[in-house]
Amino acid sequence: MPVIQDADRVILQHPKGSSAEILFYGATVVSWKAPSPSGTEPVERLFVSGKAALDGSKPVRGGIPVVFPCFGAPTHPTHAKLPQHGFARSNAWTFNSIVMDNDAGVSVKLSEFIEDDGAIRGAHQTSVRVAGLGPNPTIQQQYDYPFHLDFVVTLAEHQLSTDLHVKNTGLSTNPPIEFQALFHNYIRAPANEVRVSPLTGLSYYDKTEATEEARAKPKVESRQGVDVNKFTDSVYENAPGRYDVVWPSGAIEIRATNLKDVVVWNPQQEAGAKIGDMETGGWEKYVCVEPGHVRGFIKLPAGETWVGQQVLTVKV
Ligand SMILES: O=P(O)(O)OC[C@H]1O[C@H](O)[C@H](O)[C@@H](O)[C@@H]1O
Repeated sequence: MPVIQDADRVILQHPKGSSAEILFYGATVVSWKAPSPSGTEPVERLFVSGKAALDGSKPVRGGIPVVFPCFGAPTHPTHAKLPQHGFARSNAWTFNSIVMDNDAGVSVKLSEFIEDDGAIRGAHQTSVRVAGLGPNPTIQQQYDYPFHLDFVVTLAEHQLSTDLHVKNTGLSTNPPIEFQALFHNYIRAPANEVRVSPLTGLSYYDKTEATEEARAKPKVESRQGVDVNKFTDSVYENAPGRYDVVWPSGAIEIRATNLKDVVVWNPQQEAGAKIGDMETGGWEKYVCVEPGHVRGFIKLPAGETWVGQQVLTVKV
């Protein structure tokens, strides 16, 4: 399966027509095209704003930005100097290697890291590892802790998988590092018709509330299918790790491993019109469904590696 390395991105092309493009900047997946199981031509599954900067001058408004080590404004003392959503989405990563390219299934190398449940199963798949994000002078000015990130993208006919590997590269005498992580998926879908489930009965924090006190008070989700017909910014805690994103003519399933929370976000016009790099009406073309570990922190002892994974599957 062709893996094409361009100046600013790597492109995966599947023999059955699907493809994915990953910018080195932020390791941001900026395109995922896949046919539906009923056999249509491959169509774009992600939303990227027509006004998004793709030149490394700012995080990409769309695709799948990687959020690490803090979600939203920093709240942990070791993150105090970081911008919103951390530094992973706003630094240049380096292309490392093709991890696997085979007809048989999950490679041994990947299966060291991936739990069976989350693994892509399919006839043919290709993985690329976008690696090399470790401390550099710019990051160290904001975050001076020992870490190394690897990002693996795997493409199959109807699926895209992303894995974030976080290693604490410190000595055994160093304390654990503490972080949050999230895949900020902009799923291309008609926002006013889409429903996300199953979230019924979960506690969530409503970031659209006006006061800090109201934002900090959990609500309980009563809807069977959550819509984003109005400005929505909800952080669901201890979510099931499997989500259906469904609209009249399509459906994407998201399965997440080691990512206990999920955020559902759509700014609608109310907040979307204030986002500088959002195209006019862009909020009508996507819903963000973002598996992450964002309530509390992952504590990773020196020498250990944590892996968070998601698998996106085209269902309709
Ligand atoms: O504008 P950004 O920094 O890319 O953040 C975009 C959005 O990300 C998440 O979904 C947050 O829950 C939102 O509060 C935030 O507005």
